[in-house]
Order: sequence, then structure tokens, then C-alpha cells
Amino acid sequence: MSASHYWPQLEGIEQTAVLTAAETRAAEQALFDGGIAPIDLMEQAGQAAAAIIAERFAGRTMLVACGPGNNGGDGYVIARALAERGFVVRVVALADPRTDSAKAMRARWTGPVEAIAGVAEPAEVAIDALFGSGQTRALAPDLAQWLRAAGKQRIAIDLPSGTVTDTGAAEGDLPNNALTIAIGALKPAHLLLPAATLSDRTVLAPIDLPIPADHKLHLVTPPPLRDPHPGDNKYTRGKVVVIGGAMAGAAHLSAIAAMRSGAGYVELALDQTETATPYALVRRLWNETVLADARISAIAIGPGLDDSAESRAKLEAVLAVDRPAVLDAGALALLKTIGLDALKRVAAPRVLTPHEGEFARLFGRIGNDRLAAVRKAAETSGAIVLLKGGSTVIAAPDGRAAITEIAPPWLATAGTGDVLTGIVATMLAQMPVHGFDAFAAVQAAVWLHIRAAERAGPVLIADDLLFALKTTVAKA
Ligand SMILES: NC(=O)C1=CN([C@@H]2O[C@H](COP(=O)(O)OP(=O)(O)OC[C@H]3O[C@@H](n4cnc5c(N)ncnc54)[C@H](OP(=O)(O)O)[C@@H]3O)[C@@H](O)[C@H]2O)[C@@H](O)CC1
Ligand SMILES: [K+]
Repeated sequence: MSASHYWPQLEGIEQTAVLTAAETRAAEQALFDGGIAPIDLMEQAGQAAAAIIAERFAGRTMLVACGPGNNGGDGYVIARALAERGFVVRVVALADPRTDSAKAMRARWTGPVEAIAGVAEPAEVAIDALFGSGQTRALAPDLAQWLRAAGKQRIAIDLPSGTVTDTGAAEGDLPNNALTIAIGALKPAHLLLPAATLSDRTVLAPIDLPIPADHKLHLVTPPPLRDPHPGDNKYTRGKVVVIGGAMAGAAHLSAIAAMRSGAGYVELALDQTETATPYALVRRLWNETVLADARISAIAIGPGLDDSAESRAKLEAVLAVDRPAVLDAGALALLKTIGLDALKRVAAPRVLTPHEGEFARLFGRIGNDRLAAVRKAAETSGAIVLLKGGSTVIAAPDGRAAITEIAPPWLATAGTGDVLTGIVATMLAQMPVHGFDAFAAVQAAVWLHIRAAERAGPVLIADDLLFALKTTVAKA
């Protein structure tokens, strides 16, 4: 097993807005309305993509496969720009261009255009400019097969053909790409599984696309954490209370993760206590007075919690306290019985961190549009909902949403979710310290979780994350 990044990576993404296909079209239209000619934008897109390709695939033979729309139009620009740089380039057209811009760019390509049926020899690199954000249906199986055979490696322009821009769905047996070059902005399919797994690397070709001010989706980025300063005391750095249950180990993981994320004071309420390391963790016997301290900054409940009447009473007690709270695992199962309305009993933010199974039990089947499902769950529950997975989707009740990059696959192991719960609790506790809201706090937590997993390396166990967190938080 290698510690290097063998899972799909985003590289050098500075524009972190994520636009849907419709938002991309609207942004393009705003440019055109302002007097920019569509072919100028296409020239810019194709040139930017060609520059990236030339740098990363120097000297390889290229076969550019062009579709009928503007994605194909980009393909003709890329072919010309690569040929001008001295690359050996062949162009293959699936059909004649149908848009004015694509027709103009095809006319500017002075080399031959082969028909798809005639391609016998694969190139070193096949460039997939068949379909981009205008894809309306699944890729025909013979076309997917053709694409696989057309090059030893593939590069997808804007999106891998066969993927659904707004949901990341990908039907059929689609080939893998060495690189996807997003044009102008990331789209949901660059981040959501399964589409995001079809590319080893994803980069952004910068063009002058104006990002709409009201866009509501973005990539989770490094959080703006403020360092502790000399005026801080343990309470200004946040008091976190973790309520444990039958499986004390899980709650310990949450509590220690809360400590290692920088909380000033962490208290763990259990059914029985013992003295053990870390001694800095305050262990108390559970009773409702644990929640009476006005200095509590945030509460975590769920890891290790069973479905007993005692557990339910604990959750009811937490839901009555007007302090930010994160609910995970057993608390999510109990919430199903108590009812989602209980999340609105007080004004303080509530965060739910389900995995797929927990999500489905609470909100119903996810279907093939995770983003829409999580947004709807946040809207109906009034809570911030974080759906764990290969990439994590977070939505706030007001419609804002964020998606993470794909996490190290070795994070898929028991207890790592309990660790995340603890980090979320500390980030919620420290909202005043860092000057962010609960939605940003949850993003900060999931970002730290991913970075800690990278730092911990392959074959990690959840406990390793606790140690990795220390340096991760210090460097954030
Ligand atoms: N964003 C930007 O700022 C810029 C964007 N640019 C580029 O434009 C791209 C979007 O272009 P686009 O809207 O013309 O759509 P595109 O993806 O080429 O496909 C539409 C055509 O394909 C067809 N078709 C669809 N699916 C199919 C299938 N499965 N199998 C078969 N056919 C299928 C569809 O046919 P129809 O459904 O109408 O029958 C239609 O003819 C975008 O991804 C980016 O590369 C840059 O040039 C400039 C800056
Ligand atoms: K494409």
C-alpha cells in the first residue's frame, strides 16, 4: 500500500465556487450580454486547457474526440493549439458541429477530421471533448468502449463524457481519465461520487467566467482558525461536553478528538467512570446537572449510545439545552423516534452527521442526487446535515451547501466517525473564537478530519487520527 495519493485529487483549485450546469450557462450568458463574443470565450477555454495539457503531457501523440456541442468546440480549439505547439494531433468527430461557436472552431482547424468508425490506431492520449455540461443522457455503451480504446490515457474536457453534471451520477462502464480539466468553474460532478472517481486528477482551466454572487455551493477549503492568544483561558477556548453511553470507547474517541482539536475543557459524561489517560479529560457520572453549566460551549452526543430509555432521556436533555450540539450514531437512531421537530426546540444550531444508512433511516432513500437529498434534509430538519462518504456533503437549512474533496480511502474504518463528531463539537464550541458560523464550523471540522487522515497515513486506526489532529490543527 502506498502513502502517496492514489485516490482522485483536485490540484491547484483557487476558484472554489461550484456551479450547476444551469448556473454555468447563466454565467456565460451574462458575459455574452456584456458584449463578449461566444467564440472568444471558447477560444479562451480551449487555449487554457491546451496549455495545461501541453505542460503535463509533453511529446505524446494526441487524438481529440469532438462531440456536436460546445464541448466539441473546445476540442477543436485544443487540437489547433496543441498542433501549433508541435504536438502530433488527430481529430475525430462524432457528428458535425451544431452550435455556431463549434462550427466556427471546426472551420479554424485546418487538419483532417476522421470519422469515429474509422479509427484503428489508438493515440498515446485521447482527449474526450464529446460531451460536457450539456449532457442530456447516458453515454452509448459502444461510445464508452471506443473512448477506452482510443488512447492509452485519457483527458476529459470539462467533464468525463457520460457523467451527470449536477449529481455526479455516471451510468455504464465509463473509462478512467488521467486528468479532467474543468472549464471556468468546478461542477458538482467533479466532487461527487461516482463521477469524481473517474479522474485521477482534476484541475481548473481559468476563463473569465463571472461567478454569480448568489451561488450557494462550494468546495470545502482550509478553515480560518485563529491561534490561541495569551488572553485566552480554558473557557474562552471552548468547553465541550460529550455524553457517552453503553460503548464508552466511542465516546472517548469523540472526547479526545475534541481535546486534540483545541477545545479548552472537555468533559465526558458516562454511566460509570474510571481514572485513565488522558488525565486531562474530565470524566463524570452522567446526570442532568452535567448540562447545567452555563459555560458549556457545545455538546456532542451519539457515539456509543444505545437505544435504551436512559439514552433517550440523555438526548432529550441535550435537545432542551440552548447550546450548539452535534448528534451522531445512536443519537440519530433515537432522533427517528423522538421526531425531527425536537431539533427546533431551542435556537442554537444542531448538526447531524449521518453515514448513508443513518441518513436513509432518518430522511428516506438518498437516490442518485446526494446533494439534493442533503439539502432537503437540512431544510426539513432545520439542522446542518453532514452526509459522510467518499466525498462529504454538507448542507445548511438556508440552502448553502459544500462538498469536500475525496477523502483518503483508509479513513473508512471503525471509529473515525466518532472522531469527526468530537472535532465538530470543538469547532462549534469555538465559533466565537474563529468568528465563523455553524455551517463554517462543520466545514472546518471535516477539513481537519481529512487532513489528519492524510497525516496519519495508510492503515490508520481511529486512534491514530487523535495524534495526527494535534499537528493538523496547529498548522491549519
Ligand atoms: N461554461 C463555460 O463558460 C464555457 C463552456 N464551454 C464548453 O461548452 C460545454 C457545454 O456545451 P453545450 O451546452 O453545447 O453542451 P455539450 O456538453 O457540448 O453537449 C451538447 C450536445 O451533445 C448532445 N448530447 C448530450 N448528451 C449526449 C449523449 N449522451 N449522447 C449523445 N449526444 C448527446 C446534445 O444533443 P441533444 O441532447 O441536443 O440532442 C448536444 O448536441 C462545456 O462543457 C464546455 O466544454 C466553452 O466552450 C466556453 C466556456
Ligand atoms: K468531455
